[in-house]
Amino acid sequence: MDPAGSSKKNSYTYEDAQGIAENILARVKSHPKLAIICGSGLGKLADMVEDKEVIPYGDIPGFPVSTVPGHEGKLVFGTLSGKSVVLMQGRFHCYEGYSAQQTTLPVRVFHLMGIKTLFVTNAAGGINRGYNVGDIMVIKDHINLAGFAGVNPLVGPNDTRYGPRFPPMSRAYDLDIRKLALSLAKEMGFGDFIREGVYSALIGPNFETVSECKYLQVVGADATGMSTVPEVLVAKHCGMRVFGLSLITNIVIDEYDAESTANHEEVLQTGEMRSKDLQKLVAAIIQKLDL
Ligand SMILES: O=P(O)(O)O[C@H]1O[C@H](CO)[C@@H](O)[C@H]1O
Ligand code: HPA
Repeated sequence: MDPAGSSKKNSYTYEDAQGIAENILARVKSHPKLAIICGSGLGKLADMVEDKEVIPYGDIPGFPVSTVPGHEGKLVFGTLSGKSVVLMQGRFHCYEGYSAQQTTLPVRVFHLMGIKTLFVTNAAGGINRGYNVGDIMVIKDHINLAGFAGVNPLVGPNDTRYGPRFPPMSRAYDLDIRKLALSLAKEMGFGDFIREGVYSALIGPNFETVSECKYLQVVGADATGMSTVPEVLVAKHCGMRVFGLSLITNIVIDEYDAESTANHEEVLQTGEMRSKDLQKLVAAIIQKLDL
């Protein structure tokens, strides 16, 4: 099945994204400056939102639709910790058949809606041998392994209304928000399971082989997933402030003879198990943020 209901789309004009942004803004009262993308099983972040206004992706002309369990496929507008926000309850992944440009279209739409700060969250496998299931990792940097294979949403003609042809990607994850998150997590008693580390992204949909996990350990990744990086590239390209959290939902298998295997059910269960802590942490960070 073709998820988007049309052939894979590899580019959108500025005006395409502007049209979608205007369509969305015309339907809601709030005009937030902060957007949050919810990872697999992390849609419950929207439970904290008050005065909700909800738009299913299917009701937004030109917007992709969610096809993965644990990704509901809705935009949720409202108030969180007294601030106006919009949450994506469900993101898009290249393994669903979407191009990198399709998976990141919402980020450009957010930019054109006036969003200045983007929070990305994801479920990820623990690569770092010191990590445990249920750890929350503040993302300090990423390794774009899909980019090494040519998958990058910024490939193609560059529209300078968004940003430069060659955007820098050092300091992609805002240092002040990272420090704030780590100190709040410790204050909240999360010291035993808060981490800071490097997220790596492959395309999926298969989980990694044992040798791939060993490779990721060697190249300096602490966690791995199948998302987030394209969104961050596009957000940084258009000048957004970015903050990211990975929930370590499983520990990757790095022994050739291990009997256990990774699976999406475990990913969703861990999301459920930690959802309240994640909600509290996100709410506390937003409360302290200048938006
Ligand atoms: O990155 P998110 O969307 O949180 O989801 C992660 O969980 C799924 C695998 O269980 C993959 O989609 C992986 O990327
Ligand atoms: N690998 C890749 N993506 C993931 C994993 C994993 O182990 N867990 C959750 N998303």
